[in-house]
Amino acid sequence: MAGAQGGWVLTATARSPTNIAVIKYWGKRDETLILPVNDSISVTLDPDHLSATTTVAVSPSFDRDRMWLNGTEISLSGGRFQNCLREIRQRARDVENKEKGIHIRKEDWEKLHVHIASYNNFPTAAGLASSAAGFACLVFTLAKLMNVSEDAAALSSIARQGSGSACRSLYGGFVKWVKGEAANGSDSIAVQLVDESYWNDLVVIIAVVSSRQKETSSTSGMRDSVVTSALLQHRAEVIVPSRILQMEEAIKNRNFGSFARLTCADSNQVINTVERWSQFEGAPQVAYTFDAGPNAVLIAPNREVASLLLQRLLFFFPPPPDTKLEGYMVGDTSILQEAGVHSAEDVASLPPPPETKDKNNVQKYPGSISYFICTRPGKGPILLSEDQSLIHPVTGMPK
Ligand SMILES: Nc1ncnc2c1ncn2[C@@H]1O[C@H](COP(=O)(O)OP(=O)(O)OP(=O)(O)O)[C@@H](O)[C@H]1O
Ligand SMILES: C[C@@](O)(CCOP(=O)(O)OP(=O)(O)O)CC(=O)O
Repeated sequence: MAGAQGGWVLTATARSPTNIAVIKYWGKRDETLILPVNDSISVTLDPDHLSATTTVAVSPSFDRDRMWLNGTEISLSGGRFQNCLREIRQRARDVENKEKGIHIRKEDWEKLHVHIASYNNFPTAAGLASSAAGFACLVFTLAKLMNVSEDAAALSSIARQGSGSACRSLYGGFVKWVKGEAANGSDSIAVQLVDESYWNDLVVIIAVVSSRQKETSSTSGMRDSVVTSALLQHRAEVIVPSRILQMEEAIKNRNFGSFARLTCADSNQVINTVERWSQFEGAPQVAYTFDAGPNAVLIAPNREVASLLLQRLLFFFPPPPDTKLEGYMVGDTSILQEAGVHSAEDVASLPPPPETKDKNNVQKYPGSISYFICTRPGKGPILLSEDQSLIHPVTGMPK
């Protein structure tokens, strides 16, 4: 391997989105390869609001693989990280950087170590799919650094081995994870249904109930339900296949009524605010869904309806007394202006929504939501420039 006396550092940096499932992945048929019992469909969220950014650096001076997540060193010894690293290394090819005088041969990659630095621009392990963005980004960035030629579908099946839902974050827009049949998982991959521009009126509002780390991980929750639930098998074999077909139709036709009914039916909790409003109007107004955590994800068909939703959410779930509106809504905050809400005083003077039965006796829940994130469907992973690297180009350590 030629290089500047072995003292060089080469980096790649990329950003990958999270996704929220509208037909859920719940239950594995293989724990190690992470193979699901059913197909699932998700919408990728705008990486400006929810994403992981990862830099992978390689240098002959590194003596072992190391990783820092949100500034703290974490262990890479777990099977999930090891599987992703091994699969990408096996596909590494020659890399030449003439400017830096670096030439890495295909076979050198087995001996070279990497430093990985990553941060999430949203809470980690709080039910906002950080593992999805994180493993998609890790695999995508490693593949770029090591000049891997595999397409997004092949990379999705490697990201899947880090965290199941991560395979869907290799694409923007609406994405299907095909469960596959092969025992080795080769056909358990993600495919893009439509890109992010196809149904771009949608507005996604996430009510973050708690940004603390959640108590039950998706992995162990899923394991418990596969063991204990006959219903889960029925869901995988009978219910999900027809829902997947109907959901694909709904997305293709941008049929929000059908999309909302299917999304809510596939989630296991009820939001009174949404239910009352939809019943009052006689048609689904917004869709809601939950992952393993308590955070509600609400999908509105357009910005007008999103503004009406926000007025209701802020009416029932106002910020605690003496708190400012800034920080209570993050992401695309322009939606507040569209909802006519400019200050905490505006929130206090919101009228009860028309569907409220007893307008003089409404229960509000100040402080029960930490904050709201307003976002929209977004694009898949992108490569970032060297000046956005999280690793110092000379020391090879996190900046
Ligand atoms: N940026 C990242 N890069 C690599 N790995 C990450 C990253 N962020 C999170 N992870 C991994 O994902 C784990 C958290 O996954 P977990 O499934 O518990 O929570 P979550 O993905 O935030 O929530 P959920 O999957 O239920 O929506 C972390 O412990 C870490 O191993
Ligand atoms: C409820 C879900 O979000 C489950 C996500 O589970 P993970 O992908 O986090 O689980 P592992 O594969 O064990 O890492 C539904 C979904 O995203 O489809």
